[in-house]
Amino acid sequence: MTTPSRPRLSGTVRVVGTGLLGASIGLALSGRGIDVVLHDASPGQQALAVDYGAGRAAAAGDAPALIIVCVPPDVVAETVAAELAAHPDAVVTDVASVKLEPVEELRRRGVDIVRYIGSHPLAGRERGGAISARADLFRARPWVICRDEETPGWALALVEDLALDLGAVPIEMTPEEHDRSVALVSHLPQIVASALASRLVDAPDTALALAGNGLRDTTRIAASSPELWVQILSSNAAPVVAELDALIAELGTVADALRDVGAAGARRTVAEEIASGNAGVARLPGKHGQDRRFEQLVVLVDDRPGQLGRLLSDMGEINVNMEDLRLEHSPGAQLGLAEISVLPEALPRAVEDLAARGWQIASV
Ligand SMILES: NC(=O)C1=CN([C@@H]2O[C@H](COP(=O)(O)OP(=O)(O)OC[C@H]3O[C@@H](n4cnc5c(N)ncnc54)[C@H](O)[C@@H]3O)[C@@H](O)[C@H]2O)C=CC1
Ligand SMILES: O=C(O)C(=O)Cc1ccc(O)cc1
Repeated sequence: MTTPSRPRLSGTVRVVGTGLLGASIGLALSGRGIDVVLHDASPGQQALAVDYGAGRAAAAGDAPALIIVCVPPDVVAETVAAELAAHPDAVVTDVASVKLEPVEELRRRGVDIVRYIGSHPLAGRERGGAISARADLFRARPWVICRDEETPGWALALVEDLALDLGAVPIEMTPEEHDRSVALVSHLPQIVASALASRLVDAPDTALALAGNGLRDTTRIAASSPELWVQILSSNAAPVVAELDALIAELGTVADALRDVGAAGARRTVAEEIASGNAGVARLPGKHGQDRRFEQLVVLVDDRPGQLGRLLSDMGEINVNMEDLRLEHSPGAQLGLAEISVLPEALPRAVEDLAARGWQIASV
């Protein structure tokens, strides 16, 4: 067994707001032996996070070196201001999904922000609350840190240490650059998933019964909280509108082409849209943050006890590393589909060796 390295942070860390983000941070830091104190405006949420092992209840006399504000976006600035005032020696960071509005609000209020450093882990889940918290939520995820010209190096180092202790990858950006980036990679996907999923509300059951992974992949985050997202989107309205307008124009071009699909150039327009999507998705960083994509093979798995275990053990025996595994199983069907991701160079061998062991490969 490997011994985990010593944490970079030391002393007491205070977490304010003990929902999904706060409790996940608390769980991970407590798990590394750091003294975490928890505070939430809701005594019930705070007690729940303590019960889950995210830390101990905050008490008078705590002297935190670092405070992490994990409250909803519309109360971030006032909470940061209160924490800076109550703990004059502490560095205060926050994890809100939007970075420009809180810092502008703090400046408007005349708060000295030399000890405040905004940050944002690009990691989350569609369900909030301590009950959904996970200690490994931040592992290998980007953690944006927005320093100011005034930010002292030692204060910046504390927030970087926080990200590193949680297994995240710190990335420095300005608040403006952050907000423009997340408008594209986080906020637009949320609206698209919600809009797409809302098309399902009145769909006939017979149509929904045919739904497969394509629809599930593109609608997972449609289960997110409306209360949280209305705050996020309103706080980043201008960059989000720019992305939405570009998307609407692109959708309009495809709809126009399909409206008159016999017209010269119409099929080319549609093909170019799909090809452009191929180029875009190929640019997404893969596992470990590298620009590397995996190949997928789909294996038919009999709906009998032990079959999946046998497939996993066969993968081990043919010595092919499984980079990802997804299962699709239609209720009532006698077969499941196991979609296995492998490195491109391992694909031919995986297909050949699994077939030789009697597995049916549905598609490659
Ligand atoms: N949900 C997600 O996937 C992600 C959320 N974030 C950001 O993290 C922050 C927290 O989000 P979640 O943990 O998902 O929300 P959550 O709803 O799970 O937790 C928020 C907690 O803050 C508490 N709270 C509200 N007002 C407070 C106040 N004035 N003082 C102290 N506690 C207060 C609530 O009682 C609740 O327990 C938000 O700013 C969000 O933008 C960042 C990355 C991912
Ligand atoms: O569930 C996912 O894939 C997410 O991307 C969640 C998420 C929600 C809000 C953020 O500010 C960051 C990440």
